[in-house]
Amino acid sequence: MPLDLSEIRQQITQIDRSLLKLLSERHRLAFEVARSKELTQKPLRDEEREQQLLQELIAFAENENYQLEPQYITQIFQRIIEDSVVTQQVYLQNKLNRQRESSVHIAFLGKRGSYSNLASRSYANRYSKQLIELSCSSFEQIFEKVRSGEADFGMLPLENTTSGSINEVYDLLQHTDLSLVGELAYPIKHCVLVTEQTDLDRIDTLYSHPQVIQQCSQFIRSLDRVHIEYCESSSHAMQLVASLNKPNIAALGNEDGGKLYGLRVLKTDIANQANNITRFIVVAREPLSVSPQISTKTLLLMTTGQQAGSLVDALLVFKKYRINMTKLESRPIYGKPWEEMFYLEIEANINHPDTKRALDELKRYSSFLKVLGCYPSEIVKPVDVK
Ligand SMILES: C=C(O[C@@H]1C=C(C(=O)O)C=C[C@H]1O)C(=O)O
Repeated sequence: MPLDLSEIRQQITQIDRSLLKLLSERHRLAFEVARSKELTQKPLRDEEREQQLLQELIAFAENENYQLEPQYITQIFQRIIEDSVVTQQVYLQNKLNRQRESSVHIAFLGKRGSYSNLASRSYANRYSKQLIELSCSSFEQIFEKVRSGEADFGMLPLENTTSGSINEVYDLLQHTDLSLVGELAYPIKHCVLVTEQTDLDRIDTLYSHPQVIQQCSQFIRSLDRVHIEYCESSSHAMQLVASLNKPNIAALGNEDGGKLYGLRVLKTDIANQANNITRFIVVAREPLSVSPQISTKTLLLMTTGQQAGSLVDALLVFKKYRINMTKLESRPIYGKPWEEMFYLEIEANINHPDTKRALDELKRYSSFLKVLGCYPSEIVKPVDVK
């Protein structure tokens, strides 16, 4: 006789609680590790140790005949290590840039539940600050709120894995005196959100933003006779669906955003493409000091001479100093037809002597050079198991 389902579930709940307790103990140890590295000044990330750890865990599970796939072990521990790395980074950064306030004002695009709002929540949470939300209707307004001091930070989407760069934000960065102080990757996961007990067959009207509708076109086509209502944003759609409260209507949007409006999920993962991620940048009035122990990125703005090979000459400087470039983007310059402004993101700390030397040399090949900001690289690239 198999065990009764509720008994099995009780056992599972007990195991899950034990797992949580162990995860919390490991999380606490990350602070100890950070304090130790603070004294020894060791780099925070140790990819060799991470690789060894994953290899040993896979071998251990195999020896003990745990029946767990190596890929499963790798995925779970990559996520655990990511938490440990980010926890240590935040610890070191908080020590370096002491801020007494327990809350932060963040300006973002859209209303409650927009992806920019959810990213702002995640950023405040990461630094254990209470979030005071400043909802904005344009990117310009976000820049303005930070410049005037009304907001401590502005949250801006810079690129998306499906739709690419957000040009409007790049163009606004050309003229700002604000500094980039952070980055954040937020997964875009669209769901069908409803107010009451209903099922997919009863839904005849979908509310959302045109971009979301487009990103979920394959799923929508699979539904019979469904009417689309376009909204200003997916948060407007969620708010509307919540207030209309009918079994035949649904909003397409994010699960966490939906919760803020009391909506529940009827179906998840409805986007045409999985792995849809938006990278946000965080801007502030003052530049940030970044600990030399953590992985750091710097965003530069540059124009080169108009002669052949001038961009190549400039980029060779990074090769010479072994500085990795993570992004190169070009945008037209307003009022100067056919001239280009280059955005270069490099893996470097502006206070490192090599970076200073590289930037000095770069000046020789550029007609204009500006550091937009230096910030902790908070997107932790997982190591692979060899
Ligand atoms: C915890 C440490 O810091 C980082 C996180 C690791 C982990 O969570 O296992 C391993 C190596 C480091 O990249 C450590 O150095 O041991």
